[in-house]
Amino acid sequence: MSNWVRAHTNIALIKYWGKENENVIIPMNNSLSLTLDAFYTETNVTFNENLTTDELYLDNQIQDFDSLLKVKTVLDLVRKKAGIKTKARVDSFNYVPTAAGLASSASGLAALAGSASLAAGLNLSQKELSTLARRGSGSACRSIYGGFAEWQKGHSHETSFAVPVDEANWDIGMLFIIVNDKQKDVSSRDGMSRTVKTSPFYQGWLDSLGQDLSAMKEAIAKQDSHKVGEIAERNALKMHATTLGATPPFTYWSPESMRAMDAVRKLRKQGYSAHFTMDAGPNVKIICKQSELEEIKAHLLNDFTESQLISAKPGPGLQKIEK
Ligand SMILES: O=C(O)C[C@@](O)(CF)CCOP(=O)(O)OP(=O)(O)O
Repeated sequence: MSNWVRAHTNIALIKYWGKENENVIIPMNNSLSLTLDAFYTETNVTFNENLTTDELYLDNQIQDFDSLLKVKTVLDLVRKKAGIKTKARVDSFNYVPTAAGLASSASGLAALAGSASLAAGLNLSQKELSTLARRGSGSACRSIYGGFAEWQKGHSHETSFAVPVDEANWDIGMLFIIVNDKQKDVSSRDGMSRTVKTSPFYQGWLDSLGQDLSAMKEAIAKQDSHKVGEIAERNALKMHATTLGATPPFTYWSPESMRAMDAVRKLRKQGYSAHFTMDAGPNVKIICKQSELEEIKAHLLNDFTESQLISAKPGPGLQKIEK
């Protein structure tokens, strides 16, 4: 029985950066993202009476216990809903350029939620799938939907899930500048926890989010990709500022990240609608018009290699596939 599903990566334009409840992953604030076509995960789950423990194969390589923790959280919730105790085998393939160093937990955990619930014979709604994926990794709850999605924070497991905002069938795209850095980043989970607990800038970040979110939804409704980018860049800079005030302080920015951010500012001076966002890593993601993407890429080839530049368009939500 094949339960193959595909889920795509999403990039937050209004960031999730801090949990109100770490146990069931309730965020401090609503966030909003764009699901992309370029990066996705395909996953198949089978429950098997002969297994004594859950197994995760990632790109055909069996994974160790630690990488299984988020997977087990989702599988345990599915088993509880289905009233079964059977262990499962999870086969997952990440279609994310290996050099990218891009976090695939969002697409991975969303695909897991979809396939595991199918394999257990559950017929979950998109809202229930989003709630389930959230327990694997917060941002995964937004990958259930294509285009723009908003994660409504809620106040409990059942009330914290994403909703679709707009299908993004208009002139917006993203261009990734992949900055290959050796430094070990602080994981998003650890980074946001440390920031919430110790950064004096955290409250200022939180206080500014309501305005960012309503301005972002207005810009999306007007299909104004320049405004979307402007708000997203300001929001990302504020998020990253909080890490500098943490104890101990940290930053995801590398010298190469700064060079990429400068290149984006230069593009704006040349008249392009280009803004950037960044997550828990050194890569820089440009938000631009799809119609200007190739021209922007050509300009960036003066400063970066072809393999460092990956273009992406808005992508679909969770899909069942034949494999
Ligand atoms: O995606 C965003 O809104 C912003 C971030 O990417 C910025 F880094 C955080 C994603 O955090 P995630 O990996 O979902 O954390 P988990 O719930 O602890 O697993």
